[in-house]
Amino acid sequence: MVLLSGKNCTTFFPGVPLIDLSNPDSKTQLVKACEDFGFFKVINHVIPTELISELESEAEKFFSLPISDKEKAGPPDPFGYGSKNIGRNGDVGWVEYLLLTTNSESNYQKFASLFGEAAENFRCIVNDYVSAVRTMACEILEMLADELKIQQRNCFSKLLKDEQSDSVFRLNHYPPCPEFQESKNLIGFGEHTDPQIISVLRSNNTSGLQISLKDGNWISIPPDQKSFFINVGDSLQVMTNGRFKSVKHRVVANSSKSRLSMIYFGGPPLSEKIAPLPSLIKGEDSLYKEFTWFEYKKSAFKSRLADNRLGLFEKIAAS
Ligand SMILES: C=C1C[C@]23C[C@@]1(O)CC[C@H]2[C@@]12CC[C@H](O)[C@@](C)(C(=O)O1)[C@H]2[C@@H]3C(=O)O
Ligand SMILES: O=C(O)CCC(=O)C(=O)O
Ligand SMILES: [Fe+2]
Repeated sequence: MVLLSGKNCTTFFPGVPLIDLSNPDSKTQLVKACEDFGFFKVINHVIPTELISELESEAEKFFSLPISDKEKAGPPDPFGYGSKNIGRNGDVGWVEYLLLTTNSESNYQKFASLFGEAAENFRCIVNDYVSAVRTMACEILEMLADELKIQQRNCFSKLLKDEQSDSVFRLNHYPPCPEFQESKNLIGFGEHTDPQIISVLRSNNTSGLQISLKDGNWISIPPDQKSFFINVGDSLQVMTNGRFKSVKHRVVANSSKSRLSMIYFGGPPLSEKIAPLPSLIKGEDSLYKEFTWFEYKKSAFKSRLADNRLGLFEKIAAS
């Protein structure tokens, strides 16, 4: 079992930026949250509560199936059921999960081959949930573009709306950890940044999510099942030339209750060129070399969770 290293903490952080999506004046706070934390909590969203509960109950049903049934849906290569092993390079965590593409046609085929017709309801709910959450992510990205005074307000959101968008949906289940001891922090999902543009996370009321602050301290995020948590991903950090921070986060299996999370990772089409937007460079140097999302993804999937994936794409400053 992997133990966490570094400075740990168990008290909840009260300073998570709170964005009220019903308030048009929240754009300034949104930009500040992306600069200061790369992370914020969204309230007053319009995602129907029933849709969230339906998905949660379908996910609970799936994860409570016998292991032999769940394994029929694996390995997660690239989509399907996985347990303990995360990615292909030796990372492990106290977690089981279902990874899916957000392309509804491929999802249809995946669900049909994995679960047969019995899972038709699950598939429909996943598709409805993903499309609702994508709409919210696009709204947030457009508010950010407005506040950054970018002429094309859809410069980020169009990448998620594109039919070829390479986005992912993930359901994570962290079972109660029998080896849990107050003095030890056992790892549920190791520290990492998300490679995509933006991630939209919702969990049940079980704690575990932590983010790393600029000073390297880890803070625990109080769970809130009615709200959404948003992460800036590596690609948005690059497009804003480092102005927005891709947040380092992890999940600690520190509870006697199980944690269930659902995350939409909004990514661009594979062929999309990712580079700092000219209007955001403003006479400064571009901090990153241009790359396609395909190139970044290929390199990211060869890395370990905690690796600094963007390092390879940083421009070396001239001395
Ligand atoms: C160890 C890994 C798992 C991951 C692919 C990677 O090689 C590095 C990035 C990891 C991550 C983190 C965010 C998402 O959960 C994820 C699906 C993604 O796109 O990048 C995972 C990858 C995974 O679990 O396969
Ligand atoms: O399960 C969670 O709460 C977060 C997991 C996560 O960061 C991820 O899947 O990339
Ligand atoms: Fe993540």
